[in-house]
Amino acid sequence: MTAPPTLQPKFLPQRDQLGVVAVGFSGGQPRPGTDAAPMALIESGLLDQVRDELGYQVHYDNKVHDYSDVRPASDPVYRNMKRPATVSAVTEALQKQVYEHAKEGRCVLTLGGDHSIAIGSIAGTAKATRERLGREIAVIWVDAHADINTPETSDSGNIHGMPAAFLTGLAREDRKDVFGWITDDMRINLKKLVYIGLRDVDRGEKQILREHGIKAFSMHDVDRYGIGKVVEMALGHIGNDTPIHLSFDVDALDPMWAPSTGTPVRGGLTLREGDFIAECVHETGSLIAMDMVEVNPSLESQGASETIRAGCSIVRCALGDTLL
Ligand SMILES: NC(=[NH2+])NCCC[C@H](N)C(=O)O
Ligand SMILES: [Mn+2]
Ligand SMILES: [Mn+2]
Repeated sequence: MTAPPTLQPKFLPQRDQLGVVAVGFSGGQPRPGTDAAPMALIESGLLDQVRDELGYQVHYDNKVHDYSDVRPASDPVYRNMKRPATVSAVTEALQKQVYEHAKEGRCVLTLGGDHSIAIGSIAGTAKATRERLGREIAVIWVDAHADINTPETSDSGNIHGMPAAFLTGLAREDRKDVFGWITDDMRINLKKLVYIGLRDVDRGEKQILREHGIKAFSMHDVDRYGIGKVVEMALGHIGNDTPIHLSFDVDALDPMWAPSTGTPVRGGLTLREGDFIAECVHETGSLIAMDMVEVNPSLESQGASETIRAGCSIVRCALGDTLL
């Protein structure tokens, strides 16, 4: 029998309430399969554990949303972006769902889906937190990639490589059906964005990170300082009185632990290092939302269950699971 975990005291009036949004969407990148991840994570028992072992009241509508009702019939490449109107419509709908949970003071868990969905989840928490607390959120982005390409710097045109650019306002677009719905109250401050785990950053992205002084801890930093010090520095950067949205791309983990993902990069975090980041974020008491993205159960038949287990483990740690 484990002691009950401390549940988010600082910014959430409803401390043990968890809103869950399952997003079956893979249109931010070319490989099918990530749309099946939320079901796989849930079927492996994630929400039952969060309810029964961690003591949350889970608000989940029992649906994996593919938002087929809002998707456009045709969606040509625009400004180098692939499926721009589809990703825009899906993330706009997700933004509204996450916002509804967050404004009730619930912690919000978004299960993706590819990382483009963070446009919706983070926009939703940023807006709700401004309204509820008059505060900007910080985002801890754990990933092998920076996902901060603008449509112009992206080589691939895949929008899952661009969410941080749209969320910070580095990328903007007037067309309402192509992210023009993102208003200032949904955006995040470049100074409150911090990366951990980077090791595959495009040339244009490196320039963006440097030019704007964005705080980033690469795998080099993890090797040099150790994960303990890196997390301490990352949390120090955002300050200890800031609501945190944790956006966790499973490809931050080494493919040894999470092979079933669309853009694996060797030389990543161990599962324990990933769990540790999540545990430390929980300990701050400032976690208000989390994304788990880029799990793709169809890519590696043997590795799929490992990757799902890793994703579940990280979510549980962020929500307060402890080793003892
Ligand atoms: N969420 C991810 N796995 N992103 C990978 C992005 C890869 C590359 N930087 C791109 O822009 O296409
Ligand atoms: Mn990634
Ligand atoms: Mn990513």
